[in-house]
Amino acid sequence: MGLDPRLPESHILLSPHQMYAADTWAMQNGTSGITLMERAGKSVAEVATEMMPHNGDGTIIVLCGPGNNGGDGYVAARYLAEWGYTVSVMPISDIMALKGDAAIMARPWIGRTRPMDLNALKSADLVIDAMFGAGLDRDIEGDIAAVIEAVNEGSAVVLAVDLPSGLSGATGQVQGTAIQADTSVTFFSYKPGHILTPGRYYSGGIDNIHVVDIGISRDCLADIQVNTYWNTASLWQGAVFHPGPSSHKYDRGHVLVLGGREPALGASRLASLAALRSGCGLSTLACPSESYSIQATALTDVMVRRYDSSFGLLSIMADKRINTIVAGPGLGVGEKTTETILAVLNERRRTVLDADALTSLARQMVQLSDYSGQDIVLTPHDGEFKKMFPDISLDDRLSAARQAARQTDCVIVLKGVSTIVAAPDGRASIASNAPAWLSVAGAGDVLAGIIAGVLAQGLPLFESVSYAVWLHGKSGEVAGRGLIASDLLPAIAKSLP
Ligand SMILES: NC(=O)C1=CN([C@@H]2O[C@H](COP(=O)(O)OP(=O)(O)OC[C@H]3O[C@@H](n4cnc5c(N)ncnc54)[C@H](OP(=O)(O)O)[C@@H]3O)[C@@H](O)[C@H]2O)[C@@H](O)CC1
Ligand SMILES: Nc1ncnc2c1ncn2[C@@H]1O[C@H](COP(=O)(O)OP(=O)(O)O)[C@@H](O)[C@H]1O
Ligand SMILES: [K+]
Repeated sequence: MGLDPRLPESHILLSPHQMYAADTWAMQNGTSGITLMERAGKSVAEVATEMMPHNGDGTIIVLCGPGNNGGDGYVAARYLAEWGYTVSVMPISDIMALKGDAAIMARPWIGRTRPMDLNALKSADLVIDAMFGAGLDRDIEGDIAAVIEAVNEGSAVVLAVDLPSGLSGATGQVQGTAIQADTSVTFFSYKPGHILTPGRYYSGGIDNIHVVDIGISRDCLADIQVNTYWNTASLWQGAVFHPGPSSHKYDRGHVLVLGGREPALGASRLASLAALRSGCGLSTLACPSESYSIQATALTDVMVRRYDSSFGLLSIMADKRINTIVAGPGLGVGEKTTETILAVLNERRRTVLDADALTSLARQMVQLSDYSGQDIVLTPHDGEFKKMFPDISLDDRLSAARQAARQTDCVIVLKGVSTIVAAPDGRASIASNAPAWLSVAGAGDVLAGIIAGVLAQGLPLFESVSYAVWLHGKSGEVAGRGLIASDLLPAIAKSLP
């Protein structure tokens, strides 16, 4: 079982560097490295026993690397041997070259140590991958790549220690090649690479990544600038608006969605309805006169207004209770859209810019940082991101989203399998709850509406946007396979925490 997302602070993700700081803190505060490694290795062995037949049958091979990840492997091997399993160690490097804690922990290993044998690896029942963890600092090549390929091709079940070897704990990217684990055991907290994709899949999937307590006190977090989070309830539950018995719809905000012309009239409707479902008090769709009667006929719960110029839009926005704007879904790409967006931004309301708004801004290179200090959320998918930020590589999506947030002074929602929310102050959340079938036409329009509906309720920006992304993923799960975007609307109500 993975980590329970309701546990306090379960949302904290530590990069490999931050994890070193946590280990160091523990060592400076009375827990030796050896003790940490003993606990780490023992917990790996405990998980391994759950992956083996309980009668002790079957063979286990522990692949041990040159650093402390290898040290964890030696400890695990020792416990498994003590508990009666048939276990051998296959070092990938010279044992005599082990240093520090790993060298100390390799010494008590009196079981079988065998030379590299790819066939044996392929036919073992369980392979414990203790080659590289946090210390991976370059691509894997040559003989070690061949070892990884043999494990991946073989029939053994694979348990990764800390991280599958070859996976970057910081980015979730494969460096050269990586172990495809069935289960992973990591220490103290998840790492971003466990939640980001493809790392999550290489680690065995979120339910198969165990986070174990090795005795590092949470007090260490006071000295670590944590800024990366798993997007789960413990991150944002304080930012969910729960209406009191005497609360009024105006306490929950009023969203205005800017609609456009054919052929994408449904996009703005989806956004305006999603906003309402997410708990805002009122939702209005403003659209050009030519589509007014269509939109007004199609919508019952949303108010429909007409506007044919920025001036017309501003007169609708004269109602100061309208506190959140969505621009983009179905708005059309071009100068007119840019002009409309600039008029809206000057009104200084919370604003979600999506789809056509992003493409229009990318064409005109508007400096969003000129609106610094305003609550603006940009929700690009990869294609829109590349158009807006051609100089930022998407190889490392977490860094890319952070860089874009800093550059624009906006919150960036980089959509995808693991949607990232990045704030200009450096905080970022990574979602893991969206099912693959959420990727349907119009799902992004619904997300823009959910974000606005949550933002209208006035709670803190970063947490609210993270919550909205979670709610979108959860609605996809609740709506189930075969969903179309409008199925998400009733599912939002069923997914509210
Ligand atoms: N006491 C503690 O702190 C605790 C730590 N713990 C455990 O320690 C792990 C971190 O240990 P670590 O720092 O020793 O790094 P690790 O992942 O073993 O690898 C480093 C070695 O790999 C090598 N290397 C790197 N990339 C390579 C490549 N592509 N191809 C080939 N070689 C490559 C690199 O070689 P070099 O660069 O020196 O040539 C170096 O020798 C952590 O994940 C957790 O499991 C737990 O026990 C809890 C207590
Ligand atoms: N493989 C996937 N697994 C889960 N969610 C996905 C996947 N691919 C895309 N999504 C989500 O689906 C939504 C698609 O949005 P978008 O690309 O804007 O579509 P549209 O413009 O048609 O509304 C986003 O929220 C994105 O995060
Ligand atoms: K490993």
